Amino acid sequence: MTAGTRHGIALTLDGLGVSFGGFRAVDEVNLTVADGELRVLLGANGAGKTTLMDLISGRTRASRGRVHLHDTEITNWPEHRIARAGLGRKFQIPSVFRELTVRRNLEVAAFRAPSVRANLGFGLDAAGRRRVDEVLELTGLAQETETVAGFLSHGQTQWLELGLLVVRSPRVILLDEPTAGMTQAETLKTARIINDLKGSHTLLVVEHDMAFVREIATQITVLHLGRVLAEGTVAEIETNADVRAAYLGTKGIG
Ligand SMILES: Nc1ncnc2c1ncn2[C@@H]1O[C@H](COP(=O)(O)OP(=O)(O)OP(=O)(O)O)[C@@H](O)[C@H]1O
Repeated sequence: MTAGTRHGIALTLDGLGVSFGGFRAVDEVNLTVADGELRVLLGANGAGKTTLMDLISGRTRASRGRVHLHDTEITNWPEHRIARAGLGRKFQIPSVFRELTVRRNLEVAAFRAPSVRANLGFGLDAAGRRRVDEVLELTGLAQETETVAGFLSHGQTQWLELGLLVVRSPRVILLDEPTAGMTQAETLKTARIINDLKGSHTLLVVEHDMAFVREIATQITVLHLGRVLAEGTVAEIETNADVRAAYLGTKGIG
């Protein structure tokens, strides 16, 4: 794909792959995610989902293929440079400052200059403060602005973590199992937050919980043995014979 044909596409993977000692963990993956789209990555254990996210975010170097963030090729850039180019990734392990309040956490994340300046007490500009308020609403943490992050519940901590990403307005957000360890109520609330992000943000979400996937997904890409096995809507994927066959012998899809 040339730059001219990439209009409206936020993330493009062309023949992306990596081998570990001859084993192709990710093999010739082609994927395009449109601006404002939410794409779910599904696959059994070992299918290559985490490795694919690692290749996109620069944690692992690709052996083959290319990654574009909009028109910029970011293949094998260092992780921090990819992050600066607008790729945000949320891991399962939170990185919030546990001793700071919810609002302060978001202010520090929103402050684009080195955090030292924020720590010295320089404030955010009006646009930055508005963005923090928006993210507090979006993540349902508006009642917790003065709560010290270390006192938040597991679900609230995960929503704050998501807020820390969103407040920086990344062009593409990667989420790795955002509902891991959550109660059913927390999972539903996470679905609402993610649905609110759709349209204004581009998201690629790895998730196993099919009930959650049904709540959020419009398009699903299924990985199997490092390759794209199928792509389609939730209904198409749930009735796809190849997907059913690939999940045989595992606990099954859904
Ligand atoms: N650094 C590495 N060295 C060797 N093999 C690796 C490495 N990283 C991943 N693999 C292998 O690549 C395959 C894909 O792993 P990956 O973690 O990406 O799968 P996954 O779909 O994320 O699975 P899960 O749902 O269990 O997290 C697995 O067989 C794994 O053992």
